[in-house]
Amino acid sequence: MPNPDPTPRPTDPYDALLLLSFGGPERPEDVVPFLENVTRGRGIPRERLEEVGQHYFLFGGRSPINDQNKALIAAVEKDLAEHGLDLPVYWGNRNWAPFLDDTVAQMAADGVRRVLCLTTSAYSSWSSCRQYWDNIDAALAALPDDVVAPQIDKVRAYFNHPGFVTANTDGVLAALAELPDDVRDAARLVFVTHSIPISMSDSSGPEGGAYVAQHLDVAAVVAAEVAAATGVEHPHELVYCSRSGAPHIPWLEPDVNDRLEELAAEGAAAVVLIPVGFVSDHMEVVYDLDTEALATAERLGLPARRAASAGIHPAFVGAVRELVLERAAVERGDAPERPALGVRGPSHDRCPAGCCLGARTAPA
Ligand SMILES: CC1=C(CCC(=O)O)c2cc3nc(cc4[nH]c(cc5[nH]c(cc1n2)c(C)c5CCC(=O)O)c(CCC(=O)O)c4C)C(CCC(=O)O)=C3C
Ligand SMILES: [Fe+2]
Repeated sequence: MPNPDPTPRPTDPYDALLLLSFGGPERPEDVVPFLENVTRGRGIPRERLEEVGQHYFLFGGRSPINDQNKALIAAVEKDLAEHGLDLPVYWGNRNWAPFLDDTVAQMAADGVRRVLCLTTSAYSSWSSCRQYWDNIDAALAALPDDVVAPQIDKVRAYFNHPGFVTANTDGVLAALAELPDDVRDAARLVFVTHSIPISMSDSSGPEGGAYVAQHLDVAAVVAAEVAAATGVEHPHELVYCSRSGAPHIPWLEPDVNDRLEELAAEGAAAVVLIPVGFVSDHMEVVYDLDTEALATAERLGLPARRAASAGIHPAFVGAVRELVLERAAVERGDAPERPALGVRGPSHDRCPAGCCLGARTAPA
């Protein structure tokens, strides 16, 4: 929508925000086709797929992720409106309806020309960044020839944005408050993210190794904020969940369940599990952590609570707006502040060549 007023609006040059997510099944009949979409060409053993299908069936064949994305969009729309910003929000997924291809076609039909995309993934790696670029390129390439393709940019990796950090810190503080009084101060902070193959981890970001380094950076910041708020230094560490793939291919370790065993053996008093690698409490959180890891802790007699992920925490919703305004200013040629906590500084706006395994392939 061209702006007749020469004074740029704070969201210019963008005329839409696109939430790009993973997608999840809505009904039992969706589970198998969803898993086929996720794992097409990825070499995941059949036994693993059957096992993961059971996780979904245990929850009635319905992932919480779509409802969580709807709630995030509603919260972002409300927040944008409250700040006098007029930017339509679209939603598309990699693996389930609404599919990104359809959303991109809809945006083109609506006359949208410049899109800023926010993924529900805050970190760098092929799986969490570049694969979403591949999905965007495929959706653009699928547009009919007579349609003007929108230009799509992607928000920087936002793991260290103050709003994302605050949301996670608040989650830890609430979980600590739920622990029994006599073990609270001795609780260990166990940050959890999705395991990925070590080769994918090694090639993440422009220089490699970004996936783990980003998580360690944000974990240290959250732990410091928790210490500042409580006056207690809780030891913290990073572990992994949801390992997949063939057994002979190495993935990031330790697995959260294995680490809980060790912590119990070491005599740890309590743990808080912090799903910092995830943006909402979707299936990897409600199954892998709440169902499996909390059961492990219970069996070990280890008091444990799970912290909420960012979800629709107001600080995270505000961070989405700030990231949009920041990037819009960059694209207008301004030099806005690019807030980032920790030691790594703000991530790049455009993935350099070779980022997360080779340059982004240009749309056909
Ligand atoms: C880094 C990362 C994130 C975080 C960033 C982001 O959010 O994007 C993430 C999120 C998610 N992963 C999810 C689900 C699944 N991931 C799978 C498989 C895989 N994930 C991988 C990595 C990641 N995954 C990888 C390297 C594989 C192996 C296959 C491959 O090499 O590509 C499989 C197949 C079965 C299995 O093998 O487990 C499923 C079902 C859901 C949906 C949850 C819901 O439904 O609520 C979400 C949000
Ligand atoms: Fe995954």
